Amino acid sequence: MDVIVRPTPLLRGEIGALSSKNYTTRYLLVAALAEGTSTIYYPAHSEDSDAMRRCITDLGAELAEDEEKIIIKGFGRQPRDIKELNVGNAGAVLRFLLAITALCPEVTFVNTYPDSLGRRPHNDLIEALQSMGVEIEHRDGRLPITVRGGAAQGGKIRVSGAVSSQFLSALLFLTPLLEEDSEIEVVNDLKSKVVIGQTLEVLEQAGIVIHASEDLMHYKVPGRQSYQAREYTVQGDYPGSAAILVAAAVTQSDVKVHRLMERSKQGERAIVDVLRMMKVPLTHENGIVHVRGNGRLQPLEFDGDAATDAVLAMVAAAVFADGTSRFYNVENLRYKECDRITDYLNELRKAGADVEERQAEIIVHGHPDELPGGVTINAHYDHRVIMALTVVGLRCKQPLLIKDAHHVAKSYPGFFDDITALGGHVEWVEA
Ligand SMILES: O=C(O)C1=C[C@@H](OP(=O)(O)O)[C@@H](O)[C@H](O)C1
Ligand SMILES: C=C(OP(=O)(O)O)C(=O)O
Repeated sequence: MDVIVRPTPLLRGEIGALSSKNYTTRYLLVAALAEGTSTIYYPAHSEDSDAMRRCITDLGAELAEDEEKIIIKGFGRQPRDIKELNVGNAGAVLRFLLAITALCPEVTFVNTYPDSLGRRPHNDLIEALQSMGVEIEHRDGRLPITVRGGAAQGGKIRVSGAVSSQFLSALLFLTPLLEEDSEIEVVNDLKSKVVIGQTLEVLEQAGIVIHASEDLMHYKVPGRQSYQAREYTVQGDYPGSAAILVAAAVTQSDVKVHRLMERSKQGERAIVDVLRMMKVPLTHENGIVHVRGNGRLQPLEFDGDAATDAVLAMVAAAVFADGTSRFYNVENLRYKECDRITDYLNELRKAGADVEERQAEIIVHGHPDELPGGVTINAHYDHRVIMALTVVGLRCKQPLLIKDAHHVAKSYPGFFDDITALGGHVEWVEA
């Protein structure tokens, strides 16, 4: 399905934020790894969170769900002997489960998105798991991947965090279950470091003890631990909400987004500070972000690694700022659903934006005028490209046609409903 985005000068109304993708995938996983019955309130519903539901069910967890909660009877340290798993296009789900299936005899992860997840590299995690005695068959670090586990051992483990934090998170979920104690050393670099804070928070809630160094580069993980069955509540999602907040910032607006905790560990919480720095009128109180946009924005410089999943939305805001903005330290955007630097900037240029790329930087020469628009946008299988281009389309002279916009459902299936509820002119059309 495609979407037509038409010029929309005004947005007004209130919505509840979608539930956090990152917390939902983590709570589903730790609930599956516990031996008792856990309850997760307000889990996200999206392709990625459904992929985790499907895979933990295949691995032996029992799930019962109603409108507000999901009840999960876990499989503990003994997942079912399953031959195949399909994670869809979900990177974090794949990486976490590559580690957890080290507890299984033999599992093949199939390649259902050859042009998106199928292109993403997992070598750094594969090498770490191999060093732990896990046999892995792969195609140059990419899907399809077969994990022959059963003999995984703790001890001293080194993992590179230069491409993704998900490799480290994956090892942090696995190592507490091993017989031996483990020491994990992160080498090269650690990108998206703030996300590790979410992993550690969830592990602690699940009763797991991990000793992390202050710089998050060294970990001592006692072995023979058990995940505890617990009750969890999923908070609102900043990365998805960032697109809504930016839509409000680039239009004349009066928009409230509820359920966005001020003290969240989500790095993308920075969207609120970034919009403030861009001089967008807003308040953030009692979990409600209230934007009263006037369409005027100031440019800024920002370290995008602190808020990786909100950078595309921030760039969309910068397109309409009065001057040049720079988003630096963002190289790992190239290893996401698409190359979120080259591919994304190409689509922005089609709409009329003036943008430049460096290997690890996005430079935006912003102009307050509307962009010409009137072009067809390639979504590159990327929900965040779709959301960001929708925001840009609201402030184009002519409509944007976003091809294959249904991929927005990877994280935010209700995105276009929420934009419509706020008065945005968007319309689904058959491809
Ligand atoms: O651990 C996670 O749940 C995620 C980590 C981040 O990836 P990287 O660490 O690869 O940047 C983020 O972009 C992704 O959406 C979710
Ligand atoms: C990159 C993302 O997800 P993942 O890495 O889990 O596919 C995302 O949600 O923007």
